[in-house]
Parts: sequence; structure tokens; C-alpha cells
Amino acid sequence: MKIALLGYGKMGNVIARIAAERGHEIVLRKKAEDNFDGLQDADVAIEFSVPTAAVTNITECLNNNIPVVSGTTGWLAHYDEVTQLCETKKGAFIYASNFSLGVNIFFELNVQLAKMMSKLERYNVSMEEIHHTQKLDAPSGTAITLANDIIANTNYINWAIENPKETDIFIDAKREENVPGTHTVNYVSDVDSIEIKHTAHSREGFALGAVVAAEWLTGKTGVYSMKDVLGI
Ligand SMILES: NC(=O)C1=CN([C@@H]2O[C@H](COP(=O)(O)OP(=O)(O)OC[C@H]3O[C@@H](n4cnc5c(N)ncnc54)[C@H](OP(=O)(O)O)[C@@H]3O)[C@@H](O)[C@H]2O)C=CC1
Ligand SMILES: O=C(O)C1=N[C@H](C(=O)O)C[C@H](O)C1
Repeated sequence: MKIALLGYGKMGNVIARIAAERGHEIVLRKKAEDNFDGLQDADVAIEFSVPTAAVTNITECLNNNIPVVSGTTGWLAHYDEVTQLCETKKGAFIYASNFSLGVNIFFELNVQLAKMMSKLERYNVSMEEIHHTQKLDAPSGTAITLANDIIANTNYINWAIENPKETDIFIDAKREENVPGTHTVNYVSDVDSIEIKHTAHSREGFALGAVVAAEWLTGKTGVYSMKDVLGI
């Protein structure tokens, strides 16, 4: 498969290595100042850039009929317009806030736990996410997915990273050197706590998931999620 990488930073580099190990060819490595030359030659694009560039990158792919896998976080206010363009162009698109298999299992655990906790008023939920200090967005996309899944299954109404109201899920977004990504969901009552936690040891899991998603998406049309890719 010929792959265009839109964004060639920490993630783009690991994706390039894993894609090569799986027999794929990289036809474009786009950074901030580069143009889209080479995109036309690609079978699929993998987009891990910055929040301000994601919509332009995805739009360029859809307008050129290139299937696109996006892992960039922090641009989701535009998700509906992007998926609408994908439908109009009969293109192919996957966004995931986290492409790792482990986190996608963790997402399912989070939903099951939230459903059980919704019946028990004595527990309050909060979350913590820890990432490296270069991260541009807070809270993380993964934390937002976890919070939205709790909100969909409980009486919580919103999330907040400061001054939470009683109906908000507090997300403590911490930045520390060299942390690839740690997420904890914590339920606390007067007498005990229940905690679920995912710790990424490196970026390999995110990158492998993105390449597997790109392999899966090629030849399809429509808007998909990692649940479709993983069949969970
Ligand atoms: N969904 C998931 O599983 C994961 C998502 N992420 C997300 O992926 C994104 C990238 O993360 P990471 O690799 O760590 O970030 P980096 O800062 O290491 O890399 C970002 C890259 O994007 C490039 N870039 C900037 N502007 C553009 C543009 N207009 N077009 C194309 N590329 C551009 C930068 O180029 P330059 O160096 O020239 O500025 C750089 O190469 C983040 O949003 C992060 O949250 C991260 C890990 C997993
Ligand atoms: O910026 C990162 O590094 C990561 N971003 C994603 C997010 O915002 O959830 C996924 C992962 O946690 C690493």
C-alpha cells in the first residue's frame, strides 16, 4: 500500500517505521511548511498533525478521493462538517482519539463501569490524564472520549478541567516529561474507591492501530470508528 503521512513528528516517525515493517511504502511525509505533492499517488493517508491543520489535511484527502485515517486531537468542533464532506464525496474516513487496541478495550470497560455506577448514587467520578509537555491540547482526546461515554450512561452532564460543577466530570490534565499517555477513571464513595487505568508504555500501540486502520479502510467508503476496525 502507498501511504501519505500528513504530519511527520513523534507519531509520524513511528507510523513510518511500522508501515515499512508491514511492507508499505511512504509516498509523502508532510510537515508544516510542505505542500501536498505526492498525495495523489497514495492509496491512503494517515494524518497525525496539529489541531489547527487537521481539518485542512482531511479535506484535501477527501477532495482528492484519498481514504484518510486521522488521529489528530483537538479539532472535533469540526467533526460534523468533515463527516458531511466524506458522505458528499463518497469518501472514506476514520477518526479515533486513540488507535491503540488496549485503549479501545479500556473504552469498553469504561462504558460497562459507567452503566453499573449509574445505579449507585454514592460514587463520584473524576478522571486524570498525564501526557508529555509538548502536547498542544488539554484535556486529551482520549479523556474527552472517556468523559463523553460516562456522560452518555450516567446523570453527569458535562466535563471540566477546572472549577467543576456537581454535574461535571472533573478531568485533571497533567503534563510531565516523556509520558506517552496515561488515563485513569476514578469512582470514589465515603467508604471505598474503584479505579480503572490505562498506561501507554510507548507510541507503538497508537501507531500500529493507525496502520491497521489504514489497511482496513482502503477500498471502503463511509465514516468509520475503531470499533468497526476491531470488530468490538
Ligand atoms: N489518536 C491517537 O491514537 C493519537 C493521537 N495523537 C495526536 O496526534 C497529533 C500529533 O501528535 P505528535 O506526533 O505527538 O505531535 P508532533 O508535534 O510530534 O508532530 C506534529 C507534526 O505535524 C506537523 N504539522 C504541523 N502543521 C502541519 C500541516 N499543516 N500539515 C501537515 N503536518 C503539519 C508538524 O510539522 P513541523 O515539525 O514542521 O511543525 C509535525 O511534524 C496530536 O494531535 C496528538 O494528540 C498522538 C498519539 C496518539
Ligand atoms: O498527544 C499525545 O501524545 C496523545 N494524544 C492522544 C490524545 O489526546 O488522547 C492519544 C494519546 O493519549 C497520546
